[in-house]
Amino acid sequence: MPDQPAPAATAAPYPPSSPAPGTWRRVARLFRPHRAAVLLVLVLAAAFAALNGVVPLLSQVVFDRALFGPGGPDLPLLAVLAGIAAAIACAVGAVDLGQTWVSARIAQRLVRSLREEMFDRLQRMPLAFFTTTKGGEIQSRLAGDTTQVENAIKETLPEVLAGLLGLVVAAVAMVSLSPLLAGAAVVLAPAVLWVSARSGRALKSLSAVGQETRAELTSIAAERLSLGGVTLARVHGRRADEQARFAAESRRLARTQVRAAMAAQLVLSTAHVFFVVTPYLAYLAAGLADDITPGTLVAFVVLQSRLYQPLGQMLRISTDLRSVEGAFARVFTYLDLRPETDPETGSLTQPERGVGALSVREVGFGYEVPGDRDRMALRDVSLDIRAGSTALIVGPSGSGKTTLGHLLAGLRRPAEGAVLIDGTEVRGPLPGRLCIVPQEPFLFQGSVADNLRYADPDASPDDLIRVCRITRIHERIMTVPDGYDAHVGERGALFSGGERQRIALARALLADASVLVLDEATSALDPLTEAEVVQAVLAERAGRTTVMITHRFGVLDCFDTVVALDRGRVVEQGAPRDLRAEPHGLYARMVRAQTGAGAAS
Ligand SMILES: Nc1ncnc2c1ncn2[C@@H]1O[C@H](COP(=O)(O)OP(=O)(O)OP(=O)(O)O)[C@@H](O)[C@H]1O
Repeated sequence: MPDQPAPAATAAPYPPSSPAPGTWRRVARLFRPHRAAVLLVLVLAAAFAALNGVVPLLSQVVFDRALFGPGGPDLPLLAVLAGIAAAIACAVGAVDLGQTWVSARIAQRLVRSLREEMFDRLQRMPLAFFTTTKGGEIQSRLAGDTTQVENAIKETLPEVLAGLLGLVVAAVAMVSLSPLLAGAAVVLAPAVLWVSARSGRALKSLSAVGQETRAELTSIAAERLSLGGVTLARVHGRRADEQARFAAESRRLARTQVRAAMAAQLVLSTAHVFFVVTPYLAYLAAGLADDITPGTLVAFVVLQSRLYQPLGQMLRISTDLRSVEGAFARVFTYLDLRPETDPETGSLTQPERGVGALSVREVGFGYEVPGDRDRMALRDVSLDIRAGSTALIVGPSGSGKTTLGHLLAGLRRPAEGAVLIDGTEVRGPLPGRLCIVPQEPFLFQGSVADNLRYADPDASPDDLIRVCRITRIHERIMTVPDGYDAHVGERGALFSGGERQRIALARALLADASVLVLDEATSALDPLTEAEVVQAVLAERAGRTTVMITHRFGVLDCFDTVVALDRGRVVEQGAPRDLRAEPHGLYARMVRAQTGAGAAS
């Protein structure tokens, strides 16, 4: 069966460590619908910076006039100044709260729509995408990258604005206090900027490696800590290998995180040295000049210490932004995926059902396997299945039966030729008209009834019982404590393989499609039950088209037509009895091999 999660599935190309150019332009476009809110954050950030910048200037008045003024300490003035400082502090708090609220709302709205768009895009991707993409990677992007983007908008956006404005306000205040002291204060700035730029570059690639490793870890955990994965490891005694594989990735992540932490800390440590040394440069400049008052010097040093926060913030942000850019780029690669399902043909509202006549016209199909593009799974396949008839598709393993089933059900599109239903080309899944039941049915977390009603949300309890009786699963469901309300477990693990198949078959019957394709959908049943179930299903569907892909021929006489495939080509087609009469034909040989030499003759 194709499309089952392959253990060795290769990852979809992870965005390279350097995000595509233009990422930030695209990010800016995302903010367009939120222009007004961003403007409000900007206004609040400006208010925040201005208010914060005023407080240090008060210290000049405190020292030069209120404490050491010509007439000695001026207590009323000191009290007024204390009141002003307290009022400013309260205003700063209020502005900060408002800013957090507005930016959190922008972040939530923007990320919500990104997440939903990604989910929608992924739902419409070709099946091939899911065979080659690790499940963990999808989860990592949907959850991890969007969370990073959300935090960036919620925290980094206001920080950038506040930091930039804070720097501007402090710089203006410092220059207005004393251009000489301001000049002395920035002597060491180029060194800090240089270290910051280098660390930022390192952080950018470390962030990409970190995300990639995290996705790999999630993928290993999701696949290997599943029922199937754990059983496989136990059966083959590979628990230690699985542990080693996980530990290797875990170590890689830990190493990357330590290196990222070091790169970020290097910037902060350099900034720390800058902030310790710079006041002394200011004292030196004050010593050289003779017109600097003590109040001016104190106000300047306070302002400078106030710079620590916005400057530190900006340095941290500049490093954060590198990894945020990577997260945005990864989200964008998913948004740029080209979905296959045509929304029109995949629509849930199919106007007419039709009678279910299938026609396959010179169809060719090849899976896009890197390095093996020319190998065709189906070649020049043409066949007709009358409306309301039953057809059996047989053939050796790998002959293309499932591929043909997928084409008939509209899950894949032929590279050449066309598949028609009632004379109209099948260009995608047609719910209500085409339905397929795979060999390994998918039961999702929920009750038996939830799983059944996925095909028909309006089905009554009696409808559920009716279809489950047809597929001979009703009695078994009734033995479970909660009956139809019982939970099926992870991927239906509380039921056996054959039981899962019968529940899936019952679900397909509820869909009441014009064409039903059973892709080895009863392969896990014993031959007697299989014959009973298939006959009951055909009786229920009398008058509607049913195609069954099978390796087993226990029930073949009830089918109108047999199509035999070999290496992607139709090698025989006709009524079962006629094909059996061809002793050298593929079909007759397969029947003989299965039922014993006498049976075919
Ligand atoms: N997702 C896929 N990607 C690449 N090749 C695939 C994929 N699925 C199937 N194939 C290849 O296409 C060919 C036809 O496969 P298909 O599953 O249709 O055969 P089948 O007759 O149903 O086999 P089986 O009876 O073993 O289920 C095989 O050679 C198979 O290896």
